[in-house]
Amino acid sequence: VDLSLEWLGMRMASPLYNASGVMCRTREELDAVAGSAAGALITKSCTLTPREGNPEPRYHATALGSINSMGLPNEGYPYYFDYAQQFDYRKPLFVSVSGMSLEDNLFMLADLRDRHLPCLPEINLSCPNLPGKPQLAYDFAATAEALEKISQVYPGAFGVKLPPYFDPVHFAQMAALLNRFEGLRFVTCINSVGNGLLIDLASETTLISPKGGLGGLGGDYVLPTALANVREFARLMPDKHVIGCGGIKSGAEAFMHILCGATAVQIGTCLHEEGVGAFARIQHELAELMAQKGYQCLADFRGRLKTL
Ligand SMILES: O=C(O)c1[nH]c(=O)[nH]c(=O)c1Cl
Repeated sequence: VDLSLEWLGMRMASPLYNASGVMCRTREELDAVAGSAAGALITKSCTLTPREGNPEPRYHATALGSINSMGLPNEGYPYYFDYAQQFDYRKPLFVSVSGMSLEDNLFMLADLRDRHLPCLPEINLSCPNLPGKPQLAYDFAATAEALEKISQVYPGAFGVKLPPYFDPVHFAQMAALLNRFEGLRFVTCINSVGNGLLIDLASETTLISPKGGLGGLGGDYVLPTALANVREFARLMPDKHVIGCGGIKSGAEAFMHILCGATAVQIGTCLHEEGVGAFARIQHELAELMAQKGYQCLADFRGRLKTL
């Protein structure tokens, strides 16, 4: 069974890598992912200046997944761009960029452009955890304006991290918008399902502190929504790649994301809870499943979901 893939001029030995935000804030964490069975790695979304993030507790895992309101804690963009400068590129590296404003995003992307590095930017349009700031990608006009300006500043291939959508009209509107940008070569679906609320029954208290306990959901909670977003955007944007993210904890969910059309898949909650050993385990399970089904490679089943 062959798990390798090639896309946008990059080769990956495995379709699995980390979701931005998990196991990628420090160079030690990034090196751990780079040294694991992961096929690629991506950095924590970065801002112009370092950020502490939201008050703790700001992450909590349950049997069904996770809730987080980290608040974009990161070391500031030079830290990650310097990591990308010294990286050996034995596997692809992506840098996640999440400026607090369009100007910040343009400033960081111009810096990245001028470094002429092999890494690709994944522009985060969907952080749900900045008090008072809505997720940009739920404002279609603002997203169009941002992508116009980004395309003028950044000539290379880039991708965007999208929030989940829940209505076919929105899938169609967003795909039509994104299809206008040739430099936009991939979308990562989905970011956490924003502003959920989890409660500790015994203490009658929220599990996390920020925003009265509201946070982005990951894990089993979001698998159906993630699969729907991957399948819809893969169908509506046939010339772009869709990276699947959301609810992957075994070979089965990785297989489902690829069946929906994902080129590659990112692991968030499961990686946070299990550690980098999750990559080898999930990869083995995916290979087993493919072998059982008689598939030799990912292209044998990618995007081949059947409907009734
Ligand atoms: O709170 C966060 O740092 C965070 N948390 C998420 O679940 N998605 C994001 O894009 C970000 Cl930026």
